[in-house]
Amino acid sequence: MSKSANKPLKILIACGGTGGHLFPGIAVAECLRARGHDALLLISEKKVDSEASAKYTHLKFERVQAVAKPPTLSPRMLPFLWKLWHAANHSKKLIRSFGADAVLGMGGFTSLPPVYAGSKLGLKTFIHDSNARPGRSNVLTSRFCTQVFIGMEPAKAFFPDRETVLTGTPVRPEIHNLPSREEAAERFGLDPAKRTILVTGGSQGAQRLNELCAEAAAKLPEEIQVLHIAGAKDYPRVAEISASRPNCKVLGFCDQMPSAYALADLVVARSGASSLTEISLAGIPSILVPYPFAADDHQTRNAEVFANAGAAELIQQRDLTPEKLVSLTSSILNDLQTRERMAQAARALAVPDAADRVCAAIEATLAP
Ligand SMILES: CC(=O)N[C@H]1[C@@H](OP(=O)(O)OP(=O)(O)OC[C@H]2O[C@@H](n3ccc(=O)[nH]c3=O)[C@H](O)[C@@H]2O)O[C@H](CO)[C@@H](O)[C@@H]1O
Repeated sequence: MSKSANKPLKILIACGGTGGHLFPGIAVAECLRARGHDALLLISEKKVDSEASAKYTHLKFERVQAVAKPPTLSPRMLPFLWKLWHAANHSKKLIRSFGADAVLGMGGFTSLPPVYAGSKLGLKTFIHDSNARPGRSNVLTSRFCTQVFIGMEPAKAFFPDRETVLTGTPVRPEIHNLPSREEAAERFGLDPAKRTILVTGGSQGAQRLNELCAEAAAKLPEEIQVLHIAGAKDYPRVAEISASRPNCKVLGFCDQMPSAYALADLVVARSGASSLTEISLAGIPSILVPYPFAADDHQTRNAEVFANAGAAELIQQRDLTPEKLVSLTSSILNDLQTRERMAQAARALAVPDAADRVCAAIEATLAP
């Protein structure tokens, strides 16, 4: 990462609520530091945020209330608006006490109050959206923004009257430096010589995908092993289903994602944008099963980008059975040419310098 020639900046980054917002925020904060700037990360009080941020002790975090929008006609709308107003006031105080030069929101309704507060205080404001179909909160927040950063090209169409910059989605530095396959296998107590399927449902796990994968794992041949990240909530249930299978390692929340990618020959995953970005950087073939209830079906739109490029097989959850999963995983794992073709297509979608692009765009906008 290059050191910036600009004066040191202080950037407030709102990135709470889910790993898909938090980790890109952390990646930008690391990159800002490397370029000589300072960052304060606003995360939510949710367990997933505390767990995921725990090891980044060198970064500055501040907790704010998570804000999630209820349906428009819901009686919970009034408390939601009250929370927004309260959060905007809290954000103004944090912006002033940190002395922020600009505010960056990484998505979700938790980003709206800080970005709004920043714009009210006359600061430059930015949002980043990593999905092919942006979140409604980001489309709303973009009204208070100087510039919109997007992770995937199709998102541009949703911000017709905003200045957009295609930056890709920032990824934590450790994902750029995967350990060796042997080291990774040792970390999980698995065999480096065996072909490995990594199952991940995103930062909060995926119940139905967990069930389908655990049942499929029991039908796979012995020479294939499974590293199954079940999510903290579903861990006990999945661990019990898979207990009798020696080739299956089940984890709750995994804080060793670089090792998980280093060992994987194939990933079976939901299609959250950060997971996809990491899979593309690591260059791994994937089977993508979009979360069927994701807002505006954005996970299908994300998965389509990968499937259309030949990097992934896209299969909807309603069409998936454990038997289909066994046949699909086996056909990819047993065909080296297909695996290499998919891996190469995945790599071609990666934007390795996404965090630098975000930082450079912020510096350029704030330059005197
Ligand atoms: C259900 C849902 O609506 N999820 C959305 C949520 O992402 P969500 O947090 O579900 O998932 P993503 O796939 O985007 O990101 C997961 C992140 O968590 C990390 N990780 C995951 C599991 C684990 O055990 N350890 C760990 O570190 C991954 O490495 C990755 O960095 O926000 C994303 C960004 O707007 C969207 O694209 C997703 O669709």
